[in-house]
Amino acid sequence: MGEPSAAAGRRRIGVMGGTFDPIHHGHLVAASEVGSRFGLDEVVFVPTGEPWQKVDDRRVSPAEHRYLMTVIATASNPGFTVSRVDIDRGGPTYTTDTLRDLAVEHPDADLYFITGADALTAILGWKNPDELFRLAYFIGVTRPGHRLDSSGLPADRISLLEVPALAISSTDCRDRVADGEPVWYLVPDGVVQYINKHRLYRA
Ligand SMILES: Nc1ncnc2c1ncn2[C@@H]1O[C@H](COP(=O)(O)OP(=O)(O)OP(=O)(O)O)[C@@H](O)[C@H]1O
Ligand SMILES: O=C(O)c1ccc[n+]([C@@H]2O[C@H](COP(=O)([O-])O)[C@@H](O)[C@H]2O)c1
Repeated sequence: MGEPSAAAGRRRIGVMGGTFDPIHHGHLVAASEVGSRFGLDEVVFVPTGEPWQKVDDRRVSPAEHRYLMTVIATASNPGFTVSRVDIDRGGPTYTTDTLRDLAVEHPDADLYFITGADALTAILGWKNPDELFRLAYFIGVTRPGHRLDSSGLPADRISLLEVPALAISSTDCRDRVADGEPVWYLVPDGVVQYINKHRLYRA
């Protein structure tokens, strides 16, 4: 796997895209670990507008709820920010568009796209995979139960990183809420309260 070389004078910005329905501590730990390991100046969380590979399977919560939960979850960390680019663009979310928009907003930065290793193996099925690897360096973080497999991917544009194993998924959080089980400590406290206030994920 290639390690990215530091370009003098350029900022390093991590990009953590996700549906975040809801955001949970697995996302936050992954962003924090990558930020520390790769010396990132900032990690931008980018909630999807329409996650086109998920909408057929289930009803995704409205983007504004997912955006606000992401803001609540990241608010206390000065190194974390949230971008609305994918929500405000409208239509299906493609990461090529995300990275192009962020490159325009941050012309002085190199972009590092952070993704679960499971998603990384599926990237060849995303829109314009060749362009993706020109626009950003990709970091795949391990998730419990998912094997690391980077075959077919450009070795000089990706790294794989083991992060502390957190067996949390948004699916599990939604199922727990629907079953009346607690999600305290799986998601940040403010997100628990937001879910309750807006009665999200009730059966
Ligand atoms: N526990 C975790 N540890 C590390 N990465 C994670 C974890 N959960 C999700 N990710 C990664 O975070 C990104 C955004 O994930 P997403 O918002 O789809 O959450 P999810 O938990 O995978 O959701 P769902 O269960 O609804 O599919 C993806 O790249 C995903 O692989
Ligand atoms: O660009 C694509 O075609 C594409 C297809 C599937 C997922 N993605 C991106 O991958 C990130 C994680 O997506 P998801 O669906 O696992 O929440 C998020 O930023 C998505 O926009 C991107």
